[in-house]
Amino acid sequence: MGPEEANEANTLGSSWRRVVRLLEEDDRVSPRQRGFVSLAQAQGLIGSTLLVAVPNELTREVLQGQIKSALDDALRSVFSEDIRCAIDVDTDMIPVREETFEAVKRPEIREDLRPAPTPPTTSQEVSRLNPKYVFDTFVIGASNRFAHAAAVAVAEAPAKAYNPLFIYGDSGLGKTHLLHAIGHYARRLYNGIRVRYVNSEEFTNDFINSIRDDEGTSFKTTYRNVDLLLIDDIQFLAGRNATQEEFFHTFNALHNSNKQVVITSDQPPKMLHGFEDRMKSRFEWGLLTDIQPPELETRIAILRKKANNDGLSAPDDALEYIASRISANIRELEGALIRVTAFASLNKQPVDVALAEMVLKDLITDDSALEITAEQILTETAAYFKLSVEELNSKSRTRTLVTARQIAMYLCRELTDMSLPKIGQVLGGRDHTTVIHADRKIRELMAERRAIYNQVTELTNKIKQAQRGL
Ligand SMILES: Nc1ncnc2c1ncn2[C@@H]1O[C@H](COP(=O)(O)OP(=O)(O)OP(=O)(O)O)[C@@H](O)[C@H]1O
Repeated sequence: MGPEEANEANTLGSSWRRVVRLLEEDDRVSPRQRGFVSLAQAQGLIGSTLLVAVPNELTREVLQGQIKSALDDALRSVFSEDIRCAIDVDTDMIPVREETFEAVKRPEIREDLRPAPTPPTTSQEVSRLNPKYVFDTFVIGASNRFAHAAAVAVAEAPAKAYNPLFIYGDSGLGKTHLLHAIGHYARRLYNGIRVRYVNSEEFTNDFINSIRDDEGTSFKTTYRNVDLLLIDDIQFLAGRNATQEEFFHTFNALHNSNKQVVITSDQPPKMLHGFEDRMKSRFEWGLLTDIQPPELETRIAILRKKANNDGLSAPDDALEYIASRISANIRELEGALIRVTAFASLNKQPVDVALAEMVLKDLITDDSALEITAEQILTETAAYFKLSVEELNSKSRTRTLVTARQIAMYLCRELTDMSLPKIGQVLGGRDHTTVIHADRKIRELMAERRAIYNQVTELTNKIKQAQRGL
């Protein structure tokens, strides 16, 4: 920045601070709204238009809607002319400084969200939320902008903004990521908020187990004493009438007591089969938002962020190449990046376009129409390692079996939309943490041991070929 620009920036900064001070003294602006004002930053003045960046849609709504006239007056008084405010949502501003959270956070927003009388089982709840799935690591593009904004709004003002929030879209497009991010962000904003994340299979299992053990009492306690219920992949409740009935009551109980519910699904409510109409209509009470497959630019940005976060080094043109080859599913996009960087590491070579081309050539990537199932993965994996499916699912821990089982888990993660508990369940009733461990282990081994890398690649292609009936 040259001295003149620095000067300009300083002047703008101090003018904006005066605007903020005026708003702080203005009776028309509530303490809660002042919190939002403090999140905004002036970026530049072009003619009589002031560019202002804010971290989310909710802040924009407050500035442009709720306090517009107070803001216009403050701008006029500081700049001595009518200034138009152009507000841009820049999510890279999240997370904001801690003291700003203090300013934004309740009691004005939700006075009733106080720490639970007995502290929640924090460690268990935290472990249920994947630490990687936060707003910070979520890349925003046209395909998911609205869903992201709604998710931020719900985390900031649970049961105030939209209730329920219903997010739908195809597999691997970031619904689970957003759900976890809501949980994390709400926990940062509201000390002691009781958040429960669950996918609908776990919900079903909890319900069945509690009926068996104590006639449903523990289930009610678990699911009704929460402030924020995040329920993933609701479509799996299709046709399960008793569980649906229970969900219906849980939903009503939470909604009536002003608690937030967020639901994800692969279909919009109207298209959900095997659900009663009263249930579908409730899903539409709040806000419906979809997530579409990301455009090329967003796919590149996702890969770039992923590479940065995981310390993988890959130049932009190689990332662009990978993003151009895989378009339908972000989980597969990430899988391709892992394979390319693993191959480079095995060969002690830097990643470049030629290498990415070679690795992806070995991998059948034109598979948007393929619906791979866990059964196929288990059958092919067992055959590949000359084992039986029973052995794969058994408790035996010989070296070959452990590796084969971990590869099967890794491939279930990459090639299907199954949840972690479900993968654990089909592989001999194992815990979801075992699946997380296997996934991490195979990623590491692929970068360290050529044999493992080759096995995973060959097996993936065999599974895809078998699926296509080749
Ligand atoms: N916009 C995004 N920015 C960064 N990463 C993303 C984004 N969208 C998805 N991902 C990543 O892609 C992977 C798949 O996303 P996720 O599991 O949330 O999909 P999903 O829509 O819930 O799929 P499913 O319906 O199969 O459960 C995750 O690792 C997630 O972090």
